[in-house]
Amino acid sequence: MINIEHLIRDLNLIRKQSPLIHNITNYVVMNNTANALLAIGASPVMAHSVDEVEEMVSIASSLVINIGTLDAAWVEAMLIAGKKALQKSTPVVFDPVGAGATIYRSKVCKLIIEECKPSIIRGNASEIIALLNTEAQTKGVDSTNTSDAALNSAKALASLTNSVVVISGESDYITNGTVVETVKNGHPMMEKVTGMGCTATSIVAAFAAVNNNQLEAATHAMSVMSIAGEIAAAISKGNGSLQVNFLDTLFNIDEDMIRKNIRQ
Ligand SMILES: Nc1ncnc2c1ncn2[C@@H]1O[C@H](COP(=O)(O)OP(=O)(O)OP(=O)(O)O)[C@@H](O)[C@H]1O
Ligand SMILES: Cc1ncsc1CCO
Ligand SMILES: [Mg+2]
Repeated sequence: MINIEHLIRDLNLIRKQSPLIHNITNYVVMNNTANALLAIGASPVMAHSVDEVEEMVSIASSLVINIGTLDAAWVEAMLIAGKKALQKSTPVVFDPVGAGATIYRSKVCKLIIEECKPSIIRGNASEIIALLNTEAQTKGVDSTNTSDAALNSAKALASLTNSVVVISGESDYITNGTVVETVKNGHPMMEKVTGMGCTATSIVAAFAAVNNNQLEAATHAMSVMSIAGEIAAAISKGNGSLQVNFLDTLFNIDEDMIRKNIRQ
């Protein structure tokens, strides 16, 4: 059950504290993600050089590791930053973009989960299934499974890795292996904006920065994402205007909009 009072409290904390969110993310989504973090009230920084990630993550309130456009140097930086964050008990939110599409991605996912012990893993259904079942093949970065089909994998992955696992999709599921929270808001057009999932991951990191309860934080973030996406989609003619309307909605979202639109 989503606790609306706690959700509003966390949203207000993000706007008050403007936590620094260190993103090691992909070229496709950097700009969108940074703008979404600004819209919600957080402070984004994108940094992936091995020469600075340790220093950067040391001053950040949470770290996003997103493997969307990987190469060897990035992996090295992800591991340095992730291990430093772990050492400092800074939340690490992992986005396994395209897990299962190539052997390289699957290997890197395993390495990051083992070495950096993310507190939250957020992926689409196919990615979450592939993280648990290394035989499962995915098509690329888009899901070919429903979130319902991935729920058992998410629970098992959460228990195995001692993390909170988020599956995004028509319904979002957020689980620590035992409790499952469900977010029912959202709109199918959100799938047609590249990096909406990556944005969700960064918004999760913003909430994780102000709420130590990672299950609650991830649930609040996915609720705000889905409510904003749904409101924005209602006034958008396609994925171009949805991107812009989504940012504007996130910028303006408040208690009234949340209470009026949330579907429990
Ligand atoms: N069919 C749908 N109905 C409602 N909301 C949806 C639907 N599909 C996705 N969403 C919402 O869109 C956002 C992105 O989720 P999605 O599962 O598309 O991520 P993704 O596949 O990782 O995206 P990307 O790789 O492009 O970043 C989430 O907030 C999710 O709730
Ligand atoms: C399309 C795409 N390719 C690599 S990352 C990315 C952004 C959405 O995941
Ligand atoms: Mg994704």
